[in-house]
Amino acid sequence: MAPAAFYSPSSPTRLGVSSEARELCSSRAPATCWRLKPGSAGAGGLRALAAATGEMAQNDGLGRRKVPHVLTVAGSDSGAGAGIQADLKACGALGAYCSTVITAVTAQNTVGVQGVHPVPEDFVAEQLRSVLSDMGVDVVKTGMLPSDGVIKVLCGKLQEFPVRAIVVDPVMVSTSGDVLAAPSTINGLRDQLFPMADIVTPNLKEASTILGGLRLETIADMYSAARSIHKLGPRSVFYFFPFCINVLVKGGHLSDSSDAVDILFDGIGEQFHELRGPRVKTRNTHGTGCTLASCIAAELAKGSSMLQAVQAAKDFVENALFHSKDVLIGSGPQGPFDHFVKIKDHIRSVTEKQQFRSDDLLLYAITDPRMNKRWGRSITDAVKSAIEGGATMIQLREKDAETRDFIEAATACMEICRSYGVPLLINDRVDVALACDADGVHVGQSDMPVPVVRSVLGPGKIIGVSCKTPAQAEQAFIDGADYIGCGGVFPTNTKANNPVLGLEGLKTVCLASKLPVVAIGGIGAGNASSIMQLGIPNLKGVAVVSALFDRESILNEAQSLKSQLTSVSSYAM
Ligand SMILES: Nc1ncnc2c1ncn2[C@@H]1O[C@H](COP(=O)(O)OP(=O)(O)O)[C@@H](O)[C@H]1O
Ligand SMILES: Cc1ncc(COP(=O)(O)O)c(N)n1
Ligand SMILES: [Mg+2]
Repeated sequence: MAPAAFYSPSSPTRLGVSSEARELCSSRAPATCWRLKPGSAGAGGLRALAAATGEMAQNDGLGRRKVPHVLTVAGSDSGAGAGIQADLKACGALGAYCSTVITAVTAQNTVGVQGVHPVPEDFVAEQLRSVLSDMGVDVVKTGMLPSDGVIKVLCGKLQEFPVRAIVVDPVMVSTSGDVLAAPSTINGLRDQLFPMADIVTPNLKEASTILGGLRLETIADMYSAARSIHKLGPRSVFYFFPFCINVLVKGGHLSDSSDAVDILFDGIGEQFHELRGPRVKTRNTHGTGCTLASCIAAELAKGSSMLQAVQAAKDFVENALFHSKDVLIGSGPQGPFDHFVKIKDHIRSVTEKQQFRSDDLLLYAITDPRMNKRWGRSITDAVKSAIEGGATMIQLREKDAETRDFIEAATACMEICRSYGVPLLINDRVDVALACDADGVHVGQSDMPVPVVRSVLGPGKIIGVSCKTPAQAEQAFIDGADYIGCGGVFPTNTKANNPVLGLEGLKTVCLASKLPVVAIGGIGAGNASSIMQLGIPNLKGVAVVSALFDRESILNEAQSLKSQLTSVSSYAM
């Protein structure tokens, strides 16, 4: 479950920020001023759309798409749980492009860090120049910055090549207790990088170090640490506006807490947000901090507000930890986790799409409420008899039913169909199909368009569409339908004012159709054979209403129709 974000009741009164100060912030270099403005002015429909689709729609007018781009400036982790490798995976999973400037190469695994090999500062500068001068970076995320010199180089390059936002994860010591940055870097971070940052994301130990060794043991301590770090904030560069930086104090290491609690202090609104989610019981937490910061950066690059970005990042980490809690990689105390669970879920849902079997169209029974009423039958009895007699597919066509009654009946029929392994489709009513988890929907030409039905139902459901012409059949194929229903082939009382196609009309549509076809309209024991005798390969069966449901014994009628159809279709083959 997604952790809820809520405003803390203990939130201190807002200090208030003068409009002059806000103005100053918003007129700051467009490069770095990306502030926490939930639902902010300027966010607009495009951002809402971007957030919904997970991508910032940026087009250069020539149809070329600008992709959200995060540059991570961090260390390589040979075990690939943290550092550059985590950043690449996190950005990839969230749909952002990630370029990499490597500040150090570490030899590390699930036991700890065995070695650190810093990259020479001038070569860090060269990597930064290469990427920033050319590649259209939106957001820079920093991780392991092993020396003061690297911080200086980075700040210089960020001034030379401004970006839209800067996310600073002040990595100092790995969770295994190994030092990743010289102690002197704390001054460089505080005095040079923090003033340029939009958000800094220290864990408990890092927050404590930044604050000169202050003990941080409770959530209340995290609140005051967030505010104190914010106050440390911009000193050298933007000293005139000390309210810009957002501080996220992460509580992953607050071991007494049954929840994983992070405290976000919004520097511009002077407001606290307590982000809380269940603590996942797992050893696989190596790289959570790097991942969180990269996710924030990716979301900012996609156009989210800071609060949205932080919340999305926390949700991502929680979900990834939960789904990889039992993964076993390495023998040490802290394993990596799987960043791609969501993507894998999606791939699975697509590849596990229940294969629609066109042979199920052979004897396709469509219910009719008036007929059931006339014969005093419940819809479930009617469906059960049809299946027992040999129906291979059921469609519930309850044009005038009240929604609640329809859902109830459909749910009961679904249970029956499932137990016999016969697919059940709902006529028209996508909402009812969703409510009863039907196998699909059959729509007419003036009902919900097939692509919309598909986007609502997902890839695993069957969609049928009524077609009378080759053009409609072609469109059904393009739209991603699974089969078409073609008719009325013969005159019928079931559907008023329905033009009759005849066998010739049916044949024309079948020959043009790239989809399997079920014939419909006035078909029964007397003429079903004539349809199958056409011998058209994609004409897979007949849909019947009165021939089954307006008869005394549904079961007997179904049996006799089925035997006619099977004898002709095996003869036709
Ligand atoms: N066991 C866990 N279950 C759920 N979330 C966690 C867990 N451990 C850490 N987190 C979350 O992961 C993110 C990184 O936090 P933390 O582990 O404190 O940082 P770091 O990796 O820098 O030490 C935070 O959002 C934190 O709440
Ligand atoms: C190269 C590199 N960068 C960052 C971390 C911090 O990750 P964690 O806090 O999860 O150990 C790490 N261990 N290695
Ligand atoms: Mg960390």
